[in-house]
Amino acid sequence: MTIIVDQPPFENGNEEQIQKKREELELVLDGGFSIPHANSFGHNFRDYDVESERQKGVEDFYRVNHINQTVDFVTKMRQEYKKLDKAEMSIWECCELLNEVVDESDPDLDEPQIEHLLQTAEAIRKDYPNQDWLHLTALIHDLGKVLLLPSFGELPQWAVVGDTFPVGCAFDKSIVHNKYFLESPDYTNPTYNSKYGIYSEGCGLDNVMMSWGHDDYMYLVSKENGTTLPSAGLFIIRYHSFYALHRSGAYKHLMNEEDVENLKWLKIFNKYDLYSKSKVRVDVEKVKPYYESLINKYFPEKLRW
Ligand SMILES: O[C@H]1[C@H](O)[C@@H](O)[C@H](O)[C@@H](O)[C@H]1O
Ligand SMILES: [Fe+2]
Ligand SMILES: [Fe+2]
Repeated sequence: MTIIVDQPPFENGNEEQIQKKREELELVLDGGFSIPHANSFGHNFRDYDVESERQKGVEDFYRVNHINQTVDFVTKMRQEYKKLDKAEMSIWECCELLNEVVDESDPDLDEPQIEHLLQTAEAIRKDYPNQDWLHLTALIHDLGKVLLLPSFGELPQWAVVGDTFPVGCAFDKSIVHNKYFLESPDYTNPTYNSKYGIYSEGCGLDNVMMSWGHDDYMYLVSKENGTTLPSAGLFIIRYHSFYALHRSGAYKHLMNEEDVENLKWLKIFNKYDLYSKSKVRVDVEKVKPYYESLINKYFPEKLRW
């Protein structure tokens, strides 16, 4: 099997990077999932510096995202969406709605989102056959992207997709296209721009406000509708776009013990979220009965959105 390394290769990395790379490879190989050579555009995955038309769009996306995702904005969004008064529907109905949605922040994928959900879920199911909660988590992790649709408020892309990060404390350098934070009003606000900002050491990610988007929304919907998914599943849903944490190891000072445990599962999940993106279609009708059975196990029939 050929493995493409999208981070510094072994020889050039320092001890820490080498160790990290080893762990990553072990995780992938353990499960038997083979990493594709390149994304659908023939580039390395998550290469935000490659020269291409798509990348220009992605960079522009992050400029607007970083300027507008402020403490004020997140507070307003949380208030609005906790009403859960936008729709009533089942999980599967929501999967079907995602047929319409294309994510402009994603340098690796321009397929409809339902393909991505099923590709991720099927890949993780193959390698972790006994963790049914993980299969369902994969299926639903991006459902929050319905926020882009008219009946869910038709939020702009910058308020729905892309990597997420904490607001209310200093923005970490590892966040993609971080130079655009210089234009954020929170960047110069002394209450928000120190290492801890409005938080304290080990306060737990649960108490941290993340930039608003599909992750936090789907977490809210799952929780408020009484899902029985384990806490690792909810953690994956809520922080799967938080690459500064799960890829770069930033913001660890805000985590508590439960976060540390859950992060292990998030790191496993991330390989499948990222590397299962391909042009190979999943036969929806064939796998639907299996996922319907998981939905019945972990969710009520209709949810408030
Ligand atoms: O679903 C999204 C997405 O496709 C993005 O491009 C990425 O930045 C996020 O981290 C992810 O959760
Ligand atoms: Fe996502
Ligand atoms: Fe995803």
